[in-house]
Amino acid sequence: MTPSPASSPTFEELRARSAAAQDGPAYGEGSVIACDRLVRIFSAEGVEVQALQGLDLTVAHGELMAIVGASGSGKSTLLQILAGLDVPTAGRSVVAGNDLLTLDAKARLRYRREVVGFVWQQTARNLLPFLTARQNVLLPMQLAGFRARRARAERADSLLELLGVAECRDRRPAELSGGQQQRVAIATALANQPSVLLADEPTGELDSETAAQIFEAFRSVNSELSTTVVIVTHDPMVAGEVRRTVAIRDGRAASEVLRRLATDADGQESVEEREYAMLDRAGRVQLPRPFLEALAMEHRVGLTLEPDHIAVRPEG
Ligand SMILES: Nc1ncnc2c1ncn2[C@@H]1O[C@H](COP(=O)(O)OP(=O)(O)OP(=O)(O)O)[C@@H](O)[C@H]1O
Repeated sequence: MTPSPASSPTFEELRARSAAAQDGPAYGEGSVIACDRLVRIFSAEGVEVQALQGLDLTVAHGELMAIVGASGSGKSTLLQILAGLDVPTAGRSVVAGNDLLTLDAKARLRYRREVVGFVWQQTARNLLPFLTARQNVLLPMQLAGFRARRARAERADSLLELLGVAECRDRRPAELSGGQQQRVAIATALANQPSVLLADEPTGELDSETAAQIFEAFRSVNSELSTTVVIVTHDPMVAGEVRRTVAIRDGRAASEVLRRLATDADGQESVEEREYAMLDRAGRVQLPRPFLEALAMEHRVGLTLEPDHIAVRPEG
């Protein structure tokens, strides 16, 4: 790395900045989800697959966000870990104060019942077919030992109401449309008031109109109940539905799009969108492929530290 001659900071200044940074809050402090250099390696028939390769991610309380990425990039692996169904090979993930690496079997069961709720793509995986919609929502509360019968019933009814499926309460899943099943599934996932709601391709089996209704349902859950919602999806429609989208590439968080509502001088509102590359805890940045190709960069690049930015140049 070459410090730029004219304006580079002195080593003293850099040392002071680094010391100041270390006095700041610890990584993930104040977040409901903090993944720190997560690694997950699968071994199948003697071949190792690195599904997660040092993934960093923080999610704030009350966020509604999406995780996108090509098939095989590691999205489902991440969600399985956050759901407490899989354990990382290395790294740390903490969800609502629970360190997922150190939970014993009993604590893991409680975590899955009370701290996280999940909605899967396959509607059959979300609901028990022989129970009505209302019985499905009641079941997690019964399993968690929530004894007050009337409070249980009231909660089930208010969740079905919030999700717009109150009229379906006495029907079994087979008597519901795909969209209604997913809304009952969301109500079921919320039964024990989880801190985080995780959804893996929740609109994967739905047409676009029904998918829009499901995204709307996640939005109302997020705003009415302040539940943090993380949605893994391939659905391009998600871009218009959430404020933050994190893209995973090769098992790492590669880039992130943030959207905010902006008002111009005439009072016209529009959504402003900005894409950021992610800088991970090890200092790695994944440069977008089109940028690399445009400047024919490969193998080796030159770095220059400037007072307010770092320049990356092709180096022969
Ligand atoms: N149980 C497993 N055993 C072996 N390899 C696995 C296992 N689970 C996932 N993988 C591999 O890990 C990588 C990441 O898979 P993952 O399912 O997390 O990707 P994804 O981004 O969710 O893909 P998709 O969008 O297709 O669901 C893939 O190469 C996959 O083949």
